[in-house]
Amino acid sequence: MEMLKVQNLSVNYGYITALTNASIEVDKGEIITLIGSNGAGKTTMLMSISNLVQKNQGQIFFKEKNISKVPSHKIVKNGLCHVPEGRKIFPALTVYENLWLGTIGNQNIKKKDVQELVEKQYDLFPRLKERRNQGGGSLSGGEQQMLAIARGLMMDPDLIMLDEPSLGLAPIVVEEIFELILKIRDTGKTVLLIEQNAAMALSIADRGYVLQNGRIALQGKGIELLHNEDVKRLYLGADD
Ligand SMILES: Nc1ncnc2c1ncn2[C@@H]1O[C@H](COP(=O)(O)OP(=O)(O)OP(=O)(O)O)[C@@H](O)[C@H]1O
Repeated sequence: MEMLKVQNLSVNYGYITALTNASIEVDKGEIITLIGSNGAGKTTMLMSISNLVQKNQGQIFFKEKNISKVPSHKIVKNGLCHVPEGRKIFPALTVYENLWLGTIGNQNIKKKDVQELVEKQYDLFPRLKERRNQGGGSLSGGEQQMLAIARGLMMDPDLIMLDEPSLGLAPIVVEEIFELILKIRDTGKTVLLIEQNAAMALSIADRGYVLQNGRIALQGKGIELLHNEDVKRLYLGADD
C-alpha cells in the first residue's frame, strides 16, 4: 500500500531554488532514505511534506489523501510525524515529561493510552527507561536523539520522518541509532530517513533517492545505490 507520494515538488526560498520537480514514493512498511550533500534540499523535502514551507508546485499524498494544503498540526494527527534535525528536546524536563509532551495536542490519544505508549517507547529504548527521571539536558547526544525519536513515536504515527538522526554522533552511537530504526520498522512503522551518512542509510534502506541540487538524480534499491559507481564516488568516499 502506498503510504506517501510526493509529486513534482518545487520549492524556492526567494531567489534560491531548493527543490525542482522532485517526486518520491514511500510504501507501507518500507525504510526509504533520501541522501545528498549539504544544501541538496533534503530538509526542505521533509518541511514541505509537513507543510512547514510554502510549495511553488507539487502535491503531497499521505494514505491516498491530498495533504498539500492541510495545516502541519493536522498532518501529525493523521499519522505522519516529523522528527526535525537537531533533537530539540526540553532539557529542563525529565525524559518521562519529554515523552508525555509528545502527545500534547492530539485528542486522538486518550489520557489512559499515554502510559501504554510510554511503556512501548521504554521497550524500544531501554536506556530511556533507565533514565526516565533524569533531566533531558543531562543525556548524552545519542540518548537525546533517541528521546527525540521516542517523543515522535508517542504520536503513534504510521510514518515517521527522521531528519539526520546520526548528525554529530560517534560511530558506535550512529550504529545503535540505525539498529533502532530497523526495530521501529519492525513495530509496523514506515520510515522516511534523511541522511548525510549515505553508507549507513543505504545499508538499512529498502530503497533510496539521491538529491542533487534539488533534483532527484538517482533512485533505486538501497543495496544497488550502495554499489553504484557515482554514489560511491560522490557520497561514500573514495575508499568505499
Ligand atoms: N529558510 C531559508 N531561506 C533561504 N534559503 C534556504 C532556507 N532554508 C534552506 N535554504 C536553502 O535551500 C537549499 C536547500 O536546503 P536544505 O536545508 O533543504 O538542504 P539539506 O539537503 O537539508 O542540507 P543539510 O544537509 O545541510 O541540512 C540550500 O541552498 C539552502 O541554503
